[in-house]
Amino acid sequence: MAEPIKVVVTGAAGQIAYSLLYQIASGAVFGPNQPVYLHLLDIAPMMGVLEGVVMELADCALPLLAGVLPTAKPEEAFKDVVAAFLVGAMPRKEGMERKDLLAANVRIFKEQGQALDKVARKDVKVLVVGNPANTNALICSKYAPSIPKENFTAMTRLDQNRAQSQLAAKIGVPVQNVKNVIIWGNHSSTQFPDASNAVVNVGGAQKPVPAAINDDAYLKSTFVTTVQKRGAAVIAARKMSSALSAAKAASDHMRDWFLGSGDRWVSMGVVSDGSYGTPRDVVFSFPVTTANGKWKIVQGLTITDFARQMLDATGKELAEEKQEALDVCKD
Ligand SMILES: NC(=O)c1ccc[n+]([C@@H]2O[C@H](COP(=O)([O-])OP(=O)(O)OC[C@H]3O[C@@H](n4cnc5c(N)ncnc54)[C@H](O)[C@@H]3O)[C@@H](O)[C@H]2O)c1
Ligand SMILES: O=C(O)C[C@H](O)C(=O)O
Repeated sequence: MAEPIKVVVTGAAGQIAYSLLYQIASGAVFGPNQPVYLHLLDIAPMMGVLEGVVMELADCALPLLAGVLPTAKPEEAFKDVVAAFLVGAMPRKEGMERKDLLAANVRIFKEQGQALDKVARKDVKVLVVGNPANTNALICSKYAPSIPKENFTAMTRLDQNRAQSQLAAKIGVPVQNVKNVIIWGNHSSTQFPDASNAVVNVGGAQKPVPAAINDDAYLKSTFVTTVQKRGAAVIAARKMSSALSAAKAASDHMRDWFLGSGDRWVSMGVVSDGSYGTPRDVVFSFPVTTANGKWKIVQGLTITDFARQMLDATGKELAEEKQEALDVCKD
């Protein structure tokens, strides 16, 4: 058996963490032969609740769980971790956009960037889940200048999973038969879920998704808006934001980053290098492939006029969020 790796989850007493911790500790993220030592960070008033979570983790009797450190101190939580799930932040309520959380949440990511910079390994892989996830990831990276920018990512995997699931249901195939759907841009209602390069296995034959669906209007309208608004639909129904599916997506994102995405493209918010005419230095979701712990943007895709408009709109929103976040972080 390998030596345990240290992994931190922030917001560890919250609802996403409640599903995520089991997935990490049971081997679904780092593999069935990799023990994990979990660092659990939450704020001081939540330490009592967190104690209950620690009890439950013990009661799961998980062979891969080598130890647990509950703490309210970021510098203790981030010490020597190889992977950081930054979940802890306020969730939105019905009627809000995710960017309405910016002023409340972005300072958390400034402070955590500073703590990561001081005590984390320089090869730590950081996944920001707390909203607005893309801009929080950017700020976290900015305040951790000693850690490479490519180690900071934001979660759009939930959007990808939603899109894949919608397409599979429309075509009438199992969800794993659909691949290479892309989420471009912000994890917000301006994101562009793009099925134009997706492929589907129907009865053993590979087909382009647009040909299998044969309904361009659906792919440009209902499909796009359903995925863009799915988070709000879950909030309207549950009166709380998505948690089970968010935890699953966080596991998928980190697993693929560590263990590789194989022959599938996955969507990740990464610091933009300007690919596809997107603004540089915002955290923009691109299609990537991952291997040996590194991601690479899929290049050479055709951008139609429709796609150009969608990419520009979400890029513009990210540039605006970035400016707002930098202003908030000044004080
Ligand atoms: N990117 C995505 O796809 C996605 C999906 C779902 C939810 N989210 C976001 O994830 C975040 C968490 O959602 P949740 O439902 O688990 O919320 P929650 O309110 O149930 O839990 C959040 C936890 O974070 C803790 N917290 C607050 N400030 C903290 C800090 N400075 N350090 C450490 N912990 C802190 C809180 O005490 C709480 O326990 C929200 O911002 C939500 O909008 C993102
Ligand atoms: O929609 C939200 O506010 C929560 C999360 O970002 C989601 O996509 O479900």
